[in-house]
Amino acid sequence: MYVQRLEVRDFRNYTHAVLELGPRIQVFAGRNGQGKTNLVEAVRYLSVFGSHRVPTTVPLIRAGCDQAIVRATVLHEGRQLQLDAQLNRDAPNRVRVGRAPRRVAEAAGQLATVLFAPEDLALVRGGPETRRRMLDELAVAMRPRLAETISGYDRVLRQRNTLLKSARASRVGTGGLGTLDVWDEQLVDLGTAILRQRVALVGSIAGPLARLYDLIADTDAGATAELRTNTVAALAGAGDASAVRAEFADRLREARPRDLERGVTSVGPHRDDLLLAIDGLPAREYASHGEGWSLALALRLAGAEALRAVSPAGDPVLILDDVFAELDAARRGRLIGLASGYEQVLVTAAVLEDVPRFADRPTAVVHVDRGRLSGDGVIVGGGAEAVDG
Ligand SMILES: Nc1ncnc2c1ncn2[C@@H]1O[C@H](COP(=O)(O)OP(=O)(O)OP(=O)(O)O)[C@@H](O)[C@H]1O
Repeated sequence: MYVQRLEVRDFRNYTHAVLELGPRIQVFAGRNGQGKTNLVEAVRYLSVFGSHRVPTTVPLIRAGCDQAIVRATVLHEGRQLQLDAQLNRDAPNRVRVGRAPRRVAEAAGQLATVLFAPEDLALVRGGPETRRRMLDELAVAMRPRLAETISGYDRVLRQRNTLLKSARASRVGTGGLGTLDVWDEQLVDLGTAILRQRVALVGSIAGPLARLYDLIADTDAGATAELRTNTVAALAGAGDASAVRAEFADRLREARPRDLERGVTSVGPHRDDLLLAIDGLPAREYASHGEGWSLALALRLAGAEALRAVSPAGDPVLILDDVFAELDAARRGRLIGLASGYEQVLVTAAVLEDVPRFADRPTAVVHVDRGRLSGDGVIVGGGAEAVDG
């Protein structure tokens, strides 16, 4: 699939811009702080209805405006799909697919994207929640219905923790905690589904991760990814849902006195981590900057491979934000070679020459200068003077 047309209005530093894009390598080039990432952020927004840079959508609305619009026409196997988002400063955001209003959970994933950005170094260096979020986003992209399971688990977990805290405060005895049994049952059901999905997902990305890391870093160091959980003792038996459920329930029951004492749930997939290692050494503590960068990139690309293997939406749009400046010439060449296998690749770069031309695929260039666009496929180039026109 690929984005055929992108339109933004009052989005970040754009007043109004319209671009025709194609099944090709599409480079957005310009000096720092001009609006390159803002454009790929708009594309990504229509995929997950969130930003990879900020937790809320207000910063996406152009300063001084009350509303931003992001629209795209996506082409998938010859069929056009219209995606339309209205971001409101003081009202709920709205999403339409075609002409029909949709809930975010229904619209997410219609446009499949995989984005790699500088922030992704946190996948290697950051805390376990960053890696859990990566796994969850990928799982939802592969199976959109999982979004409900994950949000259901988070809700039950919050409610269980609230109950544990209030029980601790009022010193309610374990016997007076009948509702805790209800939450535990739901937590076990939803958590079992999440854990099993993660086991399968990590199984499917581990091989590509090792291969892609070696390729990008030009090494045979061997990068590994392994799921660590306290929900069950051994992941080998995760194929058997009822066994996982039973063991998770046992562990939760055993942990109850401790959970009551501390006011938090200590067992479950919300404590999972994805252990990344290079040559057997935990990457979080041992990897150099360059190694960490290559590993994070390999992890995203492994996710893209897993997604393209199962996704009914076909090839995800690959977005590489500010990647090439970090790599030496040989790594740049290998990355563009890998990326060029995707139907559409969106690349941002401060220095155009950092992005090697790949002979087998057409490359289009849009120049970005203070929220104004020029170059291949630009229909409306934006800029402050265009806003009232
Ligand atoms: N809501 C907003 N309203 C107006 N301007 C904004 C808004 N959000 C961001 N900007 C402006 O957008 C610019 C940054 O754009 P962007 O992050 O796309 O930069 P970039 O071209 O990718 O730069 P770099 O190469 O440094 O990553 C900044 O000048 C910032 O002030």
